[in-house]
Amino acid sequence: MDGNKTDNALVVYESIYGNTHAIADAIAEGLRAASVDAAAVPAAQVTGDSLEGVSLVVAGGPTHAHGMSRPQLRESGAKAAAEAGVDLDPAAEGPWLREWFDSLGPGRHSGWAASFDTRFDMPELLTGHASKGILKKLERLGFRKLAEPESFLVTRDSHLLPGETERARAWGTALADELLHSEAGKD
Ligand SMILES: Cc1cc2nc3c(=O)[nH]c(=O)nc-3n(C[C@H](O)[C@H](O)[C@H](O)COP(=O)(O)O)c2cc1C
Repeated sequence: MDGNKTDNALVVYESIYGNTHAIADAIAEGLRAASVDAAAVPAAQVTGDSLEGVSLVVAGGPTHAHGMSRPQLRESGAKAAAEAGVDLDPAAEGPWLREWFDSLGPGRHSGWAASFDTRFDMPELLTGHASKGILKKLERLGFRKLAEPESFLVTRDSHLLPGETERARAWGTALADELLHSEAGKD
């Protein structure tokens, strides 16, 4: 189903190793496939003003210590990557989602929201998830929940499982469909 021509979406992400970045790109692709004008942008590049008039904000980050990343955990993640000779994602420079949310101030926005994370492929009880905390932050800014938080899974050595980018693309398209129905239901 095609999205409304006026619908637009921003997929905001943070990423150290690149997994969340790849998922964010795939979600934006899925949204565009359903005619929603969508881009994936690191949190560091998104100002509060650029969220004005956006129909849907999708925000996502890696799960760190069972929840949203914190500066100390990022630093240890970046250090481990450097020691392993792994290139950092360009978004790893920050500022990251937690600081980004704090910089926006509460209750200013009125569009729809969805959230996602990447996490280990293990029972959720053991891994935790960042996406639920991210959605709460979006709701505190005034956004309304469009869909349940979603997780995309990585191996223990932090590679996306086969098929996860395709699943992210399909999730993006499903969000576009949901957006169309929700916008129609508003009138
Ligand atoms: C410091 C640190 C803590 C982590 N803690 C968790 C965790 O509690 N649960 C989990 O499922 N994954 C955890 N992970 C794995 C990351 O969520 C996973 O590798 C993610 O895909 C990384 O995303 P990125 O490539 O966008 O940085 C942790 C990774 C790091 C570096």
